[in-house]
Amino acid sequence: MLRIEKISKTFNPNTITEKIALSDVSLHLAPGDFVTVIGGNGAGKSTLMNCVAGTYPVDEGRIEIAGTDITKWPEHRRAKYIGRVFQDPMMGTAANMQIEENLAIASRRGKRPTLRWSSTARDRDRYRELLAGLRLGLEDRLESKVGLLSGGQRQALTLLMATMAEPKLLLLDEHTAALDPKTAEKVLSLTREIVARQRLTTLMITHNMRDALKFGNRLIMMYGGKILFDIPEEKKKHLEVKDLLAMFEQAAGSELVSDSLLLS
Ligand SMILES: Nc1ncnc2c1ncn2[C@@H]1O[C@H](COP(=O)(O)OP(=O)(O)OP(=O)(O)O)[C@@H](O)[C@H]1O
Repeated sequence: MLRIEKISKTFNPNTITEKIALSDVSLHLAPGDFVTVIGGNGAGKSTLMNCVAGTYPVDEGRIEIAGTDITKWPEHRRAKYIGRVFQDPMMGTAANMQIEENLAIASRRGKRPTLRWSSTARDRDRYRELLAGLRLGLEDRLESKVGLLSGGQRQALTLLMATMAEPKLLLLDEHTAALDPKTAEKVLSLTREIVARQRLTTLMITHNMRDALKFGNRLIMMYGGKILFDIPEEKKKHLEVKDLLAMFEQAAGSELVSDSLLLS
């Protein structure tokens, strides 16, 4: 479903602030793969997602989604294939618009523009049903402004909006990191449900190693702009955080293990 072939990305090339963010990275995701991505600060995780989403062009390499070469496509064109949720609950939804209006916009993503903007009774029934699935009581608040929702409710809504047009690829960039632990757990289990129900191919960045092991069927670890490990389901199932740390320490040296964020 996603084929990343030998991509590289250097920021500010040939200057004193030059930074190689991705170096010759290849990654293939089969349909329905749910891959968790871990790595310390500056490892290249967000750059990988940004290159896939088209936020930044790659310097070299090729990116395919569902067999289509999208390497040269601008971000807005890729949006019909990709759903994305960011860390900041303020992103991804329009605060001044109602829940219903936000859902109407999301349901039209990737479709031809239409003159009809108002939702039909049938649309509203569908929105209520989808919102009920979040189990946050939002199904009775279609007309509430999104800005009134809590961070967790807003992230759950963003997740719903990112997935309602059934994207070929779902990108989750630390989407629960700004939430309190209980809310984060709730949004993560919703994530698992939605991904499983729609069999979505998913990349999820997390700084939490327990979550990286608990969710998804594959785990990749990035370091210095490269993929250090790609752990398949069978192996991942039997790993604990201490095993991951030992593997990373062996491959990358103790510098990595002292990275406090990786240990969170
Ligand atoms: N727009 C940019 N301009 C310049 N340098 C950048 C830019 N984006 C990322 N970088 C640099 O590229 C490297 C990789 O950054 P990236 O954000 O991909 O890391 P990360 O693994 O997501 O880290 P974190 O966990 O801290 O978010 C870092 O050294 C970062 O400073």
